[in-house]
Amino acid sequence: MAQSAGVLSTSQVGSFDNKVQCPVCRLEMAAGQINSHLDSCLQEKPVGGVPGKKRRLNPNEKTGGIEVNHPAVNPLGPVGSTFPLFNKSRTPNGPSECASPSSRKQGGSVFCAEALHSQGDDSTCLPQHSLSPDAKKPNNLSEKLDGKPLADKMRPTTLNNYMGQNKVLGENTMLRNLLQANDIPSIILWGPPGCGKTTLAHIIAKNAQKSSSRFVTLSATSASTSDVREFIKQAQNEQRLFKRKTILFVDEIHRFNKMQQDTFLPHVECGTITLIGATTENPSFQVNTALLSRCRVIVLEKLSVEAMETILMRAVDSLGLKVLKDGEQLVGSSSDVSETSVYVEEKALTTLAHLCDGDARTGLNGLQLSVQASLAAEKDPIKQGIVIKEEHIKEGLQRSHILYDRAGEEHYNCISALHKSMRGSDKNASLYWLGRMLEGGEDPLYVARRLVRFASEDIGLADPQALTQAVSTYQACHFIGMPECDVILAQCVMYMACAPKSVTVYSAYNKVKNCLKNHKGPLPPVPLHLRNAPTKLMKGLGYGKGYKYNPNFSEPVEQDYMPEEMKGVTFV
Ligand SMILES: Nc1ncnc2c1ncn2[C@@H]1O[C@H](COP(=O)(O)OP(=O)(O)OP(=O)(O)O)[C@@H](O)[C@H]1O
Repeated sequence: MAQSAGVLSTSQVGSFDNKVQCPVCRLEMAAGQINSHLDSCLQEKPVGGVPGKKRRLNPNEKTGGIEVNHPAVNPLGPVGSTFPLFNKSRTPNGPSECASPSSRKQGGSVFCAEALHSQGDDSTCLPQHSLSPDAKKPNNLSEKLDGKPLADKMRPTTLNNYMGQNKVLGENTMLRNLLQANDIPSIILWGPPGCGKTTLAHIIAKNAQKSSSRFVTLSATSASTSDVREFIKQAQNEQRLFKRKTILFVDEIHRFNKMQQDTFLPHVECGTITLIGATTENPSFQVNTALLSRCRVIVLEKLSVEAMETILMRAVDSLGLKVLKDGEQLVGSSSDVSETSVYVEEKALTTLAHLCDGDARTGLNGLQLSVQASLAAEKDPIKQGIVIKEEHIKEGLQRSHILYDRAGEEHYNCISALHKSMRGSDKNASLYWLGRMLEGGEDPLYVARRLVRFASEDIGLADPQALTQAVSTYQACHFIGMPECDVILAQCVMYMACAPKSVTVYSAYNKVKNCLKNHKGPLPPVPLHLRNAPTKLMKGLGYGKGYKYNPNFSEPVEQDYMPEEMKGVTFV
């Protein structure tokens, strides 16, 4: 008898004595009954409304919870998208949200069941005014700029358009080879915002479709522990029933608490799920050591100016803008300038590539904003054409282009650079790092506290005045606040950089700490002669007996101050 779409082979369901769970209604039953049950179950629960009509799930939606990408080769055809996990309804939120009966909200997380469409490159996330050749072509620039942010529209879905990151993705690198072989291990992608972590995960998702793996995304900001458990159950079912691997992408994995991270452990270990985590935070502090040891950490860097220029040029081409080379002038009149003649100065693009500090999202969205602002400002674009200049770009990126994460990695990197520059007596570098922190929005009192520490740790007795300077700086910053206190901090930083250095006290005290830490057995008692004897009883017990009060002696006093067993030990 021919098998129907929903039928599993005996080898798929295992022995007839085993209990299996129906992937559609979740009823437990003997393995021998699953095939006939599936047939009827499928008929009772048709998939997501209109048969054969695939609705797009926007892979960039960060609405939280779980998103599922079912490969086209789902052995159960549409069954995959009717898993109970995915088939409760939620209120439609608009055209780009998962709003069909096959999506649901649970415990603050949104579960979407629709398959990701599998179109050609760069079309994955272009639901409305797509720049994709397949989609309905928007006919003018404002339409192209409408809808989703340009950065999302431009998200590459193949490695060919994935720029930079050559250290980890260049020719013959381990990751590229694994990607090409479709053999992805569990990885943590660590890098600054907008460097391409999510994009890389989407490229892996696309590859997963080819190998019929299931790709699921989970947002660490909104998924609860029970969501994670439910997800794992699904992954186990997929593995058990269909021998299908699940690749799980967890954005901002550092936001998962320890318990949630622990929940993944055994399943990553045994291969039920391949985990791809993305984080902007140093995983050594933010990801469980146990989980970390089961994943490879891939460090992505800020995109280089060259990579940014290529990314911007690709966007310029997609939008149909024309580039005005340096020195080139737009000599236009109504006759040679058409409706679509929007020009962007090459210099403006270069400036943008520099200003966005390796963050492609900032770069692309900055370009979008500048174009939109120029279009809106131009009263008669048909007549004159529009030129996007450097100043438009700068205006578009109005906020401080210094991307500084006060709570995260960059905060520690910069303070460390400042401390080391002062230690190395490099005035210029010290001021530079101070500027990076303050202009990026760092709390001046935090910097001042670090200067107090520096005054003692690195200058110490070589110039005891440094400590006074640092404490005064702290107080002055406290009185005055930003922005006026910047110069106070700069003055103190210069003082510290120029001061003579000595770590005698610092290293001596470290030796004391080590000595105490490594001491075996009970700590030696304080010698009786060094003890105070405020009461008769204590005096009677010998407290203070034999103590030589130094001011009473004109000659040097011979007296032991260390405990008996520590005699002769020195730290300085
Ligand atoms: N390496 C790259 N090549 C081409 N485009 C890129 C690259 N990296 C990022 N982009 C573009 O920048 C946008 C944002 O990138 P992405 O979402 O991958 O950043 P991210 O590292 O995940 O950032 P975040 O940590 O803020 O989530 C993408 O939609 C894409 O258009």
